[in-house]
Parts: sequence; structure tokens; C-alpha cells
Amino acid sequence: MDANTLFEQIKKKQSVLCVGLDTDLEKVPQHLLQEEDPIFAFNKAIINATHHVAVAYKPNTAFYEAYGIKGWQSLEKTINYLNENYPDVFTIADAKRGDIGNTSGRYAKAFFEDLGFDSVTTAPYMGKDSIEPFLAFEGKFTIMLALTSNPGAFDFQTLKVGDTELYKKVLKTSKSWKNSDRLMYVVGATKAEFLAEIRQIIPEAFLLVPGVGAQGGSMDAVFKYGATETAGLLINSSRGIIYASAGENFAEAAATEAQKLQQQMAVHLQKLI
Ligand SMILES: O=C(O)c1cc(=O)[nH]c(=O)n1[C@@H]1O[C@H](COP(=O)(O)O)[C@@H](O)[C@H]1O
Repeated sequence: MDANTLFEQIKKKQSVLCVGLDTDLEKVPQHLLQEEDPIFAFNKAIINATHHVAVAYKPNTAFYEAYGIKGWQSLEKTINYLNENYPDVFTIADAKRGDIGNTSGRYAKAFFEDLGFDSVTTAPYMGKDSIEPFLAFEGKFTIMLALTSNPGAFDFQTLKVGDTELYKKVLKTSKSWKNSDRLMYVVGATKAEFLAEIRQIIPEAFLLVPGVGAQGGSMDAVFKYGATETAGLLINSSRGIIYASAGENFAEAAATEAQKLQQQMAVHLQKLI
């Protein structure tokens, strides 16, 4: 998918909502456990109930890898279902990969070619040659961690390296990499006050912003400091949407929560685009 198609979705749905498919068998409604593949059954119901207000879906691979081969099959069925039924939505494999170049190339092939995701999250710690193999894939995006939502973000990411913070150095340096126009960045909603300075370094790139909902980040602040003329944001909520109810009405409850977020987004988007 290209950025223009994503922007068209954002305008059409008046939404920058990314639904996080962090599907945990300990949390899915009991009645689904009788299904042959409860994870896929849950995801399918959530997707069908929310696709009209969501522009992106983000399965976090940890929740699938935790169940071995079966979990991987559930992930595969989920991405196939999205690609076949909702080809206009943007898909994110939240895998936070990155290794020596030769190995990164295999990760990129796994998520972009074999599974057919539009994007994958990566960690920048191993530097340029660990990310460029992902960037080599035309029509795909690589979403690199910049300033994460968790408390540990302050352990390394904000440390001074010379006269600048490490996360700013990462942002600046990554702009010089081959195919850097295929980069997006993760900035946690809990770190919204940093967004104004981040936008000075990367004025146009799309940001994946997790941390609203369960982690307490403010959507209003994210729009205030992080929005661009093409929105430039994908705001993720996982648990706040998918576990809105543990009962048989889980999909309707998820739709209600997703709609609430979309309505908040629409208020901001009407002023922007
Ligand atoms: O890359 C991510 O998506 C990510 C980065 C980050 O800084 N913080 C963060 O929470 N995430 C992911 O975003 C999702 C947030 O889930 P909720 O807190 O349930 O909305 C999880 O899948 C996290 O792994």
C-alpha cells in the first residue's frame, strides 16, 4: 500500500484508528474456546465489527508466537482475512525485528512476502544495515521505534548522545538511509509532549502512536503536537477495544469503543483535512 491510499482511507472514514489485535486466549470470551481456532474466530469478529471506523490493524506477533505453530497459523489466517476482505486497510505486523542485514532480509521476506503485511515494526538498535533490508521492499513500510510508550523509554532513548538525545539521533540518522521515504516511526501517546520537537526532525512521516486507552496517553495532545496536513498519525488501541466485554457481545462492545475513539478523531480531522 502507498501513503496516498492510506490517506484516502483516513479521509473517507474520518479516522486514524489502528485496532491492536493482541489476542490472548486467557481473555477471549469463554464461548469462543469451543471454536476450532478461537484466536482467529475472535479476530474475525473484531475486524468485521470495527472495519468501518478503523484504517489499520496491528496484530502483535507475541500473542501468536506464544501458542507455537497454531498461533502462527491464526496470525496467517488473520492477515489473509484482512487482505481478502478489506484490502484497503493498512496492516502492521508488530514484531519489533532487526538483526544483521542478512538476517533482517529474512524477517522482511517473512512479513512482507510470505504473510503479506503492509508494514512491520523494527527496533533501530543495530543500525542502518539492520533496517535497510526492510526498506528495500517497494510498496511496504518499516515502522521504527523512536520514543516508546513504556516507562523504560527513559532508560536509553532519552539519554544525551553528544548534544542531542538518542531518539532524536535515531530520527535524524535514519533520514539518510536508502529508501527512507518508506519509514514510519513509533512514538508513544504517553510521550505526546515530545511530539513538537519530533515533528521538527520528521515533519511528514507517519507515526504509529500506541498508548491511548489502557496506558493512559492523551489523544488530544497527540493531535495537537503530532498531526500533519495528511494526518500523519495512526493511533493504536488494543486492550481498550478488543476486551471491552468478555461476554457474547464482545464484538459489539469493541465496535462501540472503536466508534468512541473515531468520533474523537473526527473532531480533530475535520479541522485538518
Ligand atoms: O510498537 C508498538 O506498537 C508499541 C510501541 C510502544 O512504544 N508501546 C506499545 O504499547 N506498543 C504496542 O502497542 C500495543 C498497545 O496495547 P494497549 O496498551 O493494550 O492499547 C501493544 O501491542 C504494544 O506492544
